[in-house]
Amino acid sequence: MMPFNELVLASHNAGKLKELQAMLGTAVRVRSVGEFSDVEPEETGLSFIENAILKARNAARVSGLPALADDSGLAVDHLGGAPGIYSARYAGGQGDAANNAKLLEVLKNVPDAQRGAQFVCALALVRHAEDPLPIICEGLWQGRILHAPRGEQGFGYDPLFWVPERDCSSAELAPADKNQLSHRARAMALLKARLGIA
Ligand SMILES: O=P(O)(O)OP(=O)(O)OP(=O)(O)OC[C@H]1O[C@@H](n2cnc3c(O)ncnc32)[C@H](O)[C@@H]1O
Ligand SMILES: [Mg+2]
Repeated sequence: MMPFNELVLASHNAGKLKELQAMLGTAVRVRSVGEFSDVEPEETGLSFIENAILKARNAARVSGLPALADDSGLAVDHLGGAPGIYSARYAGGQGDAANNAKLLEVLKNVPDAQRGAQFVCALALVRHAEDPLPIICEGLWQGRILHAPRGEQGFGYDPLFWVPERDCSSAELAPADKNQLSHRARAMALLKARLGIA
Protein backbone atom coordinates (compact mmCIF):
# COMPACT_ATOMS: atom_id res chain seq x y z
CA MET A 1 0.00 0.00 0.00
CA MET A 2 1.19 3.48 -0.87
CA PRO A 3 1.72 5.24 2.47
CA PHE A 4 0.34 8.55 1.10
CA ASN A 5 -1.94 9.65 -1.75
CA GLU A 6 -0.14 12.77 -2.93
CA LEU A 7 3.50 13.15 -3.89
CA VAL A 8 5.61 16.03 -5.20
CA LEU A 9 8.20 15.30 -7.88
CA ALA A 10 11.33 17.28 -7.01
CA SER A 11 12.50 17.97 -10.55
CA HIS A 12 12.54 21.00 -12.85
CA ASN A 13 13.38 18.85 -15.89
CA ALA A 14 10.32 18.41 -18.15
CA GLY A 15 11.66 15.22 -19.75
CA LYS A 16 12.29 13.59 -16.41
CA LEU A 17 8.93 14.70 -14.99
CA LYS A 18 7.10 13.14 -17.92
CA GLU A 19 8.90 9.82 -17.51
CA LEU A 20 8.47 9.69 -13.73
CA GLN A 21 4.79 10.52 -14.04
CA ALA A 22 4.23 7.81 -16.67
CA MET A 23 6.00 5.25 -14.48
CA LEU A 24 4.03 6.15 -11.36
CA GLY A 25 0.74 5.84 -13.24
CA THR A 26 -2.37 6.41 -11.16
CA ALA A 27 -1.04 4.96 -7.92
CA VAL A 28 -0.67 8.41 -6.42
CA ARG A 29 -1.65 12.01 -7.19
CA VAL A 30 1.49 13.66 -8.54
CA ARG A 31 2.40 17.33 -8.20
CA SER A 32 5.53 19.02 -9.47
CA VAL A 33 7.86 21.14 -7.34
CA GLY A 34 7.54 23.92 -9.94
CA GLU A 35 4.00 24.51 -8.66
CA PHE A 36 5.49 25.55 -5.32
CA SER A 37 8.82 27.18 -6.15
CA ASP A 38 10.95 28.19 -9.13
CA VAL A 39 14.13 28.17 -7.09
CA GLU A 40 16.27 25.14 -7.89
CA PRO A 41 18.37 23.94 -4.95
CA GLU A 42 22.12 23.86 -5.46
CA GLU A 43 23.30 20.31 -6.09
CA THR A 44 26.29 20.37 -3.78
CA GLY A 45 26.51 16.64 -3.01
CA LEU A 46 29.36 14.40 -4.12
CA SER A 47 27.10 11.52 -5.10
CA PHE A 48 23.86 10.97 -6.99
CA ILE A 49 22.33 9.82 -3.71
CA GLU A 50 23.31 12.96 -1.76
CA ASN A 51 21.94 15.20 -4.52
CA ALA A 52 18.71 13.23 -4.77
CA ILE A 53 18.16 13.52 -1.01
CA LEU A 54 18.95 17.23 -1.07
CA LYS A 55 16.43 17.85 -3.87
CA ALA A 56 13.77 15.69 -2.19
CA ARG A 57 14.15 17.51 1.14
CA ASN A 58 13.90 20.88 -0.58
CA ALA A 59 10.71 19.89 -2.44
CA ALA A 60 9.14 18.49 0.74
CA ARG A 61 9.98 21.73 2.53
CA VAL A 62 8.45 24.07 -0.08
CA SER A 63 5.36 21.87 -0.69
CA GLY A 64 4.65 20.34 2.70
CA LEU A 65 4.19 17.02 0.84
CA PRO A 66 6.15 13.78 0.60
CA ALA A 67 8.72 14.23 -2.18
CA LEU A 68 10.45 12.07 -4.75
CA ALA A 69 13.67 13.29 -6.38
CA ASP A 70 15.72 11.86 -9.21
CA ASP A 71 19.41 12.58 -9.54
CA SER A 72 20.81 11.06 -12.65
CA GLY A 73 23.55 11.34 -15.21
CA LEU A 74 25.82 9.70 -17.71
CA ALA A 75 29.06 7.96 -16.66
CA VAL A 76 31.49 7.35 -19.54
CA ASP A 77 34.12 4.64 -18.98
CA HIS A 78 36.85 6.34 -21.05
CA LEU A 79 36.34 9.53 -18.97
CA GLY A 80 36.61 7.76 -15.61
CA GLY A 81 32.86 8.12 -15.02
CA ALA A 82 32.56 11.76 -16.11
CA PRO A 83 30.39 13.74 -16.54
CA GLY A 84 28.62 11.76 -13.78
CA ILE A 85 26.96 13.95 -11.17
CA TYR A 86 27.99 16.97 -13.24
CA SER A 87 26.10 15.77 -16.35
CA ALA A 88 23.60 18.66 -16.35
CA ARG A 89 26.43 21.21 -16.03
CA TYR A 90 28.97 19.49 -18.33
CA ALA A 91 29.20 22.41 -20.77
CA GLY A 92 28.77 25.06 -18.07
CA GLY A 93 24.99 24.97 -17.73
CA GLN A 94 24.24 25.82 -21.38
CA GLY A 95 21.75 23.02 -21.90
CA ASP A 96 21.46 19.63 -23.55
CA ALA A 97 22.73 20.54 -27.02
CA ALA A 98 25.93 22.08 -25.62
CA ASN A 99 26.48 19.10 -23.30
CA ASN A 100 26.10 16.67 -26.20
CA ALA A 101 28.42 18.69 -28.42
CA LYS A 102 31.08 18.75 -25.70
CA LEU A 103 30.82 15.00 -25.13
CA LEU A 104 31.21 14.26 -28.85
CA GLU A 105 34.22 16.58 -29.02
CA VAL A 106 35.92 15.02 -25.98
CA LEU A 107 35.38 11.52 -27.40
CA LYS A 108 36.46 12.43 -30.94
CA ASN A 109 38.71 9.65 -32.32
CA VAL A 110 37.95 7.34 -29.38
CA PRO A 111 37.09 3.93 -30.88
CA ASP A 112 33.81 2.09 -30.19
CA ALA A 113 35.47 -0.39 -27.85
CA GLN A 114 36.30 2.47 -25.51
CA ARG A 115 32.98 4.28 -25.72
CA GLY A 116 31.16 2.23 -23.08
CA ALA A 117 28.90 4.26 -20.78
CA GLN A 118 26.08 3.91 -18.32
CA PHE A 119 23.16 6.05 -17.37
CA VAL A 120 22.78 6.22 -13.58
CA CYS A 121 19.65 7.11 -11.61
CA ALA A 122 19.23 7.56 -7.88
CA LEU A 123 15.72 8.08 -6.60
CA ALA A 124 15.17 9.47 -3.11
CA LEU A 125 11.80 9.54 -1.40
CA VAL A 126 11.27 11.51 1.80
CA ARG A 127 8.02 11.53 3.75
CA HIS A 128 8.75 15.04 5.02
CA ALA A 129 11.60 17.56 4.85
CA GLU A 130 13.43 16.16 7.86
CA ASP A 131 12.77 12.48 7.21
CA PRO A 132 15.66 10.65 8.92
CA LEU A 133 15.22 7.55 6.75
CA PRO A 134 14.87 8.44 3.06
CA ILE A 135 14.09 5.53 0.73
CA ILE A 136 16.83 5.24 -1.88
CA CYS A 137 16.64 3.18 -5.07
CA GLU A 138 19.23 3.02 -7.83
CA GLY A 139 19.19 1.97 -11.46
CA LEU A 140 21.89 1.58 -14.14
CA TRP A 141 21.59 1.29 -17.92
CA GLN A 142 24.58 0.09 -19.95
CA GLY A 143 25.26 1.37 -23.43
CA ARG A 144 27.77 3.11 -25.65
CA ILE A 145 28.32 6.67 -26.85
CA LEU A 146 27.59 7.20 -30.53
CA HIS A 147 29.72 9.31 -32.91
CA ALA A 148 26.77 11.54 -33.88
CA PRO A 149 23.28 12.18 -32.51
CA ARG A 150 20.39 9.91 -33.57
CA GLY A 151 16.68 10.20 -32.82
CA GLU A 152 14.26 12.82 -31.59
CA GLN A 153 12.61 11.23 -28.54
CA GLY A 154 13.60 11.60 -24.91
CA PHE A 155 15.86 14.37 -23.66
CA GLY A 156 19.39 15.14 -22.53
CA TYR A 157 22.02 12.67 -23.72
CA ASP A 158 19.48 10.25 -25.27
CA PRO A 159 20.51 10.98 -28.89
CA LEU A 160 24.10 9.94 -28.09
CA PHE A 161 23.32 6.78 -26.07
CA TRP A 162 23.36 3.51 -28.03
CA VAL A 163 21.11 0.81 -26.55
CA PRO A 164 22.66 -2.55 -27.48
CA GLU A 165 19.59 -4.62 -26.57
CA ARG A 166 17.49 -2.68 -29.08
CA ASP A 167 20.08 -1.72 -31.72
CA CYS A 168 19.11 1.93 -31.67
CA SER A 169 19.79 5.10 -29.72
CA SER A 170 17.77 5.85 -26.65
CA ALA A 171 16.26 8.83 -28.50
CA GLU A 172 14.97 6.38 -31.14
CA LEU A 173 13.05 4.32 -28.58
CA ALA A 174 9.34 4.90 -28.16
CA PRO A 175 8.82 6.61 -24.79
CA ALA A 176 6.99 3.54 -23.46
CA ASP A 177 9.98 1.34 -24.39
CA LYS A 178 12.50 3.67 -22.78
CA ASN A 179 10.33 3.62 -19.66
CA GLN A 180 10.70 -0.17 -19.50
CA LEU A 181 14.46 -0.28 -20.02
CA SER A 182 16.09 2.83 -18.64
CA HIS A 183 18.12 3.51 -15.52
CA ARG A 184 15.09 5.47 -14.25
CA ALA A 185 12.75 2.53 -15.01
CA ARG A 186 15.00 0.17 -13.05
CA ALA A 187 15.20 2.45 -10.05
CA MET A 188 11.44 3.03 -10.18
CA ALA A 189 10.70 -0.71 -10.32
CA LEU A 190 12.68 -1.12 -7.09
CA LEU A 191 10.89 1.83 -5.49
CA LYS A 192 7.46 0.48 -6.45
CA ALA A 193 8.33 -2.92 -5.04
CA ARG A 194 9.54 -1.27 -1.87
CA LEU A 195 6.29 0.71 -1.56
CA GLY A 196 4.13 -2.27 -2.50
CA ILE A 197 2.59 -0.72 -5.61
CA ALA A 198 2.19 -2.64 -8.86
O1 LIG B 1 17.83 18.28 -11.04
P1 LIG B 1 16.52 18.23 -11.77
O2 LIG B 1 15.66 19.43 -11.51
O3 LIG B 1 15.78 16.96 -11.58
O4 LIG B 1 16.83 18.29 -13.36
P2 LIG B 1 18.28 18.15 -14.03
O5 LIG B 1 18.08 18.10 -15.51
O6 LIG B 1 19.21 19.19 -13.49
O7 LIG B 1 18.70 16.70 -13.55
P3 LIG B 1 20.06 16.20 -12.86
O8 LIG B 1 20.62 17.25 -11.99
O9 LIG B 1 19.74 14.87 -12.25
O10 LIG B 1 21.04 15.99 -14.08
C1 LIG B 1 20.80 14.91 -14.95
C2 LIG B 1 21.63 15.05 -16.21
O11 LIG B 1 21.71 13.79 -16.85
C3 LIG B 1 20.95 13.77 -18.04
N1 LIG B 1 20.05 12.62 -18.03
C4 LIG B 1 19.49 12.02 -16.94
N2 LIG B 1 18.64 11.06 -17.30
C5 LIG B 1 18.65 11.04 -18.65
C6 LIG B 1 17.95 10.29 -19.60
O12 LIG B 1 17.04 9.39 -19.25
N3 LIG B 1 18.21 10.52 -20.88
C7 LIG B 1 19.10 11.45 -21.25
N4 LIG B 1 19.79 12.23 -20.42
C8 LIG B 1 19.56 12.03 -19.11
C9 LIG B 1 20.12 15.06 -18.04
O13 LIG B 1 19.89 15.54 -19.34
C10 LIG B 1 20.98 16.00 -17.22
O14 LIG B 1 21.99 16.57 -18.03
MG1 LIG C 1 19.76 19.13 -11.55
